[in-house]
Amino acid sequence: MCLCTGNQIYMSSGKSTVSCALSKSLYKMGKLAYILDGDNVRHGLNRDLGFKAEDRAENIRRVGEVAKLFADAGVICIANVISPYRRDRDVCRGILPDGYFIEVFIDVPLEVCEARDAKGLYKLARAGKIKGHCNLLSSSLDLLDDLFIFLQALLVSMIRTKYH
Ligand SMILES: Nc1ncnc2c1ncn2[C@@H]1O[C@H](COP(=O)(O)OS(=O)(=O)O)[C@@H](OP(=O)(O)O)[C@H]1O
Ligand SMILES: Nc1ncnc2c1ncn2[C@@H]1O[C@H](COP(=O)(O)OP(=O)(O)O)[C@@H](O)[C@H]1O
Repeated sequence: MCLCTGNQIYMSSGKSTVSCALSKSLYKMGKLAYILDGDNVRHGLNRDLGFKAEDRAENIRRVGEVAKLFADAGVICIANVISPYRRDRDVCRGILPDGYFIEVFIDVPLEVCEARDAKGLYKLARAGKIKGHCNLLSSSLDLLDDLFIFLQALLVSMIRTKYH
């Protein structure tokens, strides 16, 4: 399982871009993979959850449990979720066998993500029209010191160019 996350800034950081590129690479290597996308999961399995900390925790716990089912079936699960809190990521790490949980941190500055604002969520957050926008809750974010993979913005751009 691979869990894509962001810096202090999460939306539009390039998680989907990286997830798709990884999935294509794995396919070429003959590996079965499935992207468990936060947005999609929140339309079905997790549609009862919002964006306050407890809901994000439950969202990530369920994603981890589903990823474990994929792993049991021999499928690599690319969990494309924000997952801003370390304790939630640690729950997933604990659910999976040792070495199965690979965390990916995408290091992109706020200005860059906000300029992209693919879904217009930054604009809404700045206008106070959505609550719990994690980018504006940076004081409660957990820094990552147990990372497996750290992706610099430049590398994400290269990946995007290659796989677009
Ligand atoms: N506060 C708030 N209000 C409205 N919408 C929001 C909010 N936070 C996140 N999003 C959108 O939800 C997408 C999925 O979020 P996640 O499930 O990955 O978040 S989390 O891991 O539970 O923190 C997430 O997807 P991406 O844009 O792909 O990152 C956002 O589009
Ligand atoms: N390195 C990059 N350079 C330029 N644009 C990018 C880069 N990474 C992502 N994008 C663009 O930014 C937008 C959001 O990217 P996406 O991968 O959907 O982010 P996330 O899944 O984290 O919300 C998309 O339009 C995508 O094409």
